[in-house]
Amino acid sequence: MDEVLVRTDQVGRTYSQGKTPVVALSSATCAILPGARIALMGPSGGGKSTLLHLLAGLDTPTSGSITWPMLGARETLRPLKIGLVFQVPSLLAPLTVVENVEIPLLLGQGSTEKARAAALDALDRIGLRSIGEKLPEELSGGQAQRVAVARALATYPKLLLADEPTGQLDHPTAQQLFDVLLESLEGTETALVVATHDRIVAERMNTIWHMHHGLLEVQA
Ligand SMILES: Nc1ncnc2c1ncn2[C@@H]1O[C@H](COP(=O)(O)OP(=O)(O)OP(=O)(O)O)[C@@H](O)[C@H]1O
Repeated sequence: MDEVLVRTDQVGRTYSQGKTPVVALSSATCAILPGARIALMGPSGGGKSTLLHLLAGLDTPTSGSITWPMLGARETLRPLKIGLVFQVPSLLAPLTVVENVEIPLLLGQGSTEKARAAALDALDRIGLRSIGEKLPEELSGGQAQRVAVARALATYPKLLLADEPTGQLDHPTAQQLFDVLLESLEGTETALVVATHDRIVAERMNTIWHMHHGLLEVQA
C-alpha cells in the first residue's frame, strides 16, 4: 500500500485573473508521509500559500497532478481528514469558543453530542477548556489563534496545514502556540506542514523545504 498522505507530481499553478499571468508555482514534486514535520520557508510571494491550498484540495493545479493516496478523493478531504490553520484565526463572532471548535465536526456529519464532546476534548488538549463559553471578541490574539488550532485538531486530522499560524503574534506568544501545537501532536501520526517566516519555528520541525519564485526545493 502507498503510505503517502499527499503526493504532487510536477504541479504548477498559474493565476490568470489579471492582464499578465502569474506563475505562482512551477513543477513542484513532493510527498508527505504520516508523522512528517515540515516547515515551508521562503520570501513573501514565493508560493507557500499557493502550495498549501493545493495540498488541502482547496485549489486545483493548472499543470501536473496531485493525489492523496492514504486520504482518498479530493472531495472527501475536508473537514475531517485535513485540518487548516491560517494566519488570522477567522472565528465566527456570534459563536462561543466551543461552538467554533465544533464546526468541522458538525460539517463532518457527527451527532451534536459527539461534536460537543470532541470539541471539549480538543480544547482540553490545547489547554483552553476553561474559556469554552467565551465569545471571540473576549479573547487575546494568542488565545484566538489557539482556538483556531483546537478547531483544526478536533477531528484528529491525518494532515494539518498551517499558513503562518504565528504571523500575527509576538514572539513569546508565537513560541507558546507552537509548543502547544507540537505537544498535542506528539505520539500521533498526524503530519504537519507549516509555512513560516520564523526560523526558530522552522528549526523545531524535522524538515525544511524552501520556496523561491514558485520553485520548491525539497530536502531528501
Ligand atoms: N488569487 C490570486 N490571483 C493572482 N495572483 C495570485 C493569487 N494568489 C497569489 N497570487 C500570486 O502568486 C504568487 C505566490 O503567492 P503566495 O501567496 O502563494 O506566496 P507566499 O509565499 O505564501 O507569500 P507570503 O509569505 O507573503 O504569504 C504571488 O506573486 C502572488 O501575488
